[in-house]
Order: sequence, then C-alpha cells, then structure tokens
Amino acid sequence: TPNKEQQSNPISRFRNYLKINTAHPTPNYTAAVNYLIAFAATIPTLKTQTLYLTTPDKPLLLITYPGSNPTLPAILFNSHLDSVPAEPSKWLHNPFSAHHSTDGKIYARGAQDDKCIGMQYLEAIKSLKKSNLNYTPLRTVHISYVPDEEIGGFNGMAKFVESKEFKELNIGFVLDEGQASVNDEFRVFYADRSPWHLVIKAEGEPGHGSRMFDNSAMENMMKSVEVVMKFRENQFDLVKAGVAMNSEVVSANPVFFKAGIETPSGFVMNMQPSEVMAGFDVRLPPTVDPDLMRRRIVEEWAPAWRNMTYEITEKGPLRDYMGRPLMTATNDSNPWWSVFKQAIEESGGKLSRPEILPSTTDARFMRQLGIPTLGFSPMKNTPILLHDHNEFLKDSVYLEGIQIYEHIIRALSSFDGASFT
Ligand SMILES: CSCC[C@H](NC=O)C(=O)O
Ligand SMILES: [Zn+2]
Ligand SMILES: [Zn+2]
Repeated sequence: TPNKEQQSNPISRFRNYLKINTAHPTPNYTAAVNYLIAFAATIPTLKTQTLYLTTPDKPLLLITYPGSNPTLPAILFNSHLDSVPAEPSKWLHNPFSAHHSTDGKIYARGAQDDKCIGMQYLEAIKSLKKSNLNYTPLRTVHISYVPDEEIGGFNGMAKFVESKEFKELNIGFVLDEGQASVNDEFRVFYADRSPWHLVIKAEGEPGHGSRMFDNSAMENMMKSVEVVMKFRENQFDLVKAGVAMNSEVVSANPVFFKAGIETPSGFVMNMQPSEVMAGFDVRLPPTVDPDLMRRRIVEEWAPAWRNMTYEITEKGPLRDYMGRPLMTATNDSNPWWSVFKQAIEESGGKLSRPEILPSTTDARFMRQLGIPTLGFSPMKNTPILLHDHNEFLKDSVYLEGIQIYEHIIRALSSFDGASFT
C-alpha cells in the first residue's frame, strides 16, 4: 500500500491544484487560496497572509520565506490564480480533471498558464529546505498569488502595487510568468506589449438598399477596415521576412463588427444602416511611440472627414513613473539579470535571446514602479498551448522546473549586492 509521501508528491499536488476551477467568469479563488495555504503550512518557516484589496471573492495570497537580512530589498515570485475559460467538448480530456496520460502529459486549463509556476515556487522552497538544511536566504522571498490577471489585473495586481502592504515589502526584483519554448532553450521576457482596445464607429447617410450613393456608414467603415488591414499586412510582412519578431511589431486584429438593422426575423436587407462599429485588439511594443499611433488612428483609421469617431481604451500603463518605456534591462547594468542568468546556467539550462512578450501580464504594473521584472516559465521542448484547447504540461518538464527554481531562488535570495542594494 502506498504510504503518505507517495500519495502526496509534487505531481499529485500539482494535479490537485489544477482540479480547482479558477476559470473565468466564475473563478473559485477561495478554494485555490485555501489549497495553497494548506500546502504552505507543511513547509517550515513559511508565513501566509491573505489580502482583500477589492471584494471578498477576490483574495490575494502572499507567502513569505523570511531572509536573515530584512533590510535588503526582497525578491517577489508572482503567479495568477485565474485562468481563461475552456470548452470541455473540444478537449481530449476534461480540462478540470488534470488527466495524467501514460506518456506523462498532464492535461488541464492552467497547466501552462500559469498554475505550474505557482506550485513550482513552493515545491522548490520545500525541496531546497530538505536538501540544504543549513540554507537560510539572506533576502526575504515573497510569493504572490493574484486574482484577475486574465481580465487585465485591474482588481488584482494593479491594486496590490498601490497598496501599503506592497510598499512595505520593499521589492527589488520580480519574476512573473513567461511562455513555453518549443526548443531546448528557456525563454525570458523583458517587456510586454501594451493592449489597446480600439472601437471605431462610422456614421453615414441611410437609404434604400437599392440606391447607390456616396458616404454610407458601411462604405465609410469599409474604407477604414481596408486601411487598418493594410497596416496589419505591412507589420506582418516584417515578421514574415524575418526582420522582426511577432512581439516587436504592432498587431491590429479585428475582433468584432456590429452593423445592420436586426429584427427577430433577421437582418433588414433593403436598408443601408446609418451606423457601423468595429473593434480591434491593438498591441504596442514598448519601442513604439504611442502618440504616433494615436495620430495614425485619428488621421487614417477613423478620420472625422469620413464621418468617423473612435474610442481607445488603454489597458494599462505605457510608461513608468519616470516616463520611460516599460522594459527591464537584460545586460550588466541590471545586476539581477546577471544573477538570474547565472542561476539558469548553473542549473544546466540555456536561455534564448530575451524577448518581448506578444501579450500582456501583470508584470507591467511592477515595471511601472520601476521594479526590474522578468517573465519566465521553465517549460522547454513544449508546444505553446496557453489559452488553447488541450493545454498540457509533461510531468518531467514540471519536475525539472522545480529544480530550476531551486537554483534561481537560492541565487537571488543569497545575492548580497555588494555595492548594490
Ligand atoms: C486587456 S489586458 C488583458 C490581459 C491578457 N493577459 C493574458 O492573456 C491579454 O490579453 O494579454
Ligand atoms: Zn498567464
Ligand atoms: Zn493567460
């Protein structure tokens, strides 16, 4: 009969975390936080604290591994509690059963994004304490579990970084989630692209469906759509030609069109509507000047002379408190970078060239405060399945990740920073 240790091992603990459904729109944050608190309680010296920065159904869990010199800036390891929804009928296995296949794959929503890292942080500390009894961190290590990253983080990390509790942590460096790598090198991210939700609206002359006339709302909108799609093609051509990576160009993807006069029996066919709307998901790399982009939108995408209006909703900051683009240095000017990189190398791993993340994470809120923040999830030789059907992570990749974090946590938390605090 299996003993207790065999029943509860890193893989079973990961699978149990994955079985807690924290998918939007109804994430069970309370269950996830209770589970993490119970696991943290099995690791000596860890302290836990639950913060409620908005409503009681959106807890934020903070776990602390105290360092011997609390005056030094601390290290923060962040992960989000939530995940995007899943369509179970389109999966091979139920996305909330954490099915473990005979070839080692663990299928679950959140397996890659990002419940793996949330559990790996704790497993790494557990393992570090077991294998290295004398190890005490110099710097304090904090682990945060935040709600709502997938819907923008406005009631999660955005509130946390503004809190008195966060300021008191005196964070010097942050690791947050990254993305899987399809080859043998780990990926690391020094910036995100900023999302803009752009809605453009065209107005024009209504009229009988049989009439040809200038300036209908539809015609005005179609002209804009052509302009946006041409811009998109030019940006995408840079990627296809190998001149830039996907995350280094501006993406502008149409996500909705709203037009026509709809009745219970369908769209009215013989009326040309007086109003049309289209929505675009626009992503700006930190290297792009947002004012130039705004001018392009006013002058070319939604020009008033074509009877168009627009609304841009910026989903987060573009610049830090000093007005600088939200980028973390990945060279010797950033001592944390050097310590991080060396830890990866000492663990036997290799890093590929630092990248900009194509999407957005909570890292932007910490970079806004000027805190160096890198995106990193130790998943190599793994297909990129975040937000996809059949998201999975191999057990061996998960376990290797725990060892990588042991190296990272030890290196960062023992970094004395000599001339640097
Ligand atoms: C509007 S902010 C949304 C944040 C989201 N993050 C993960 O996918 C993203 O779309 O990048
Ligand atoms: Zn994520
Ligand atoms: Zn995500």
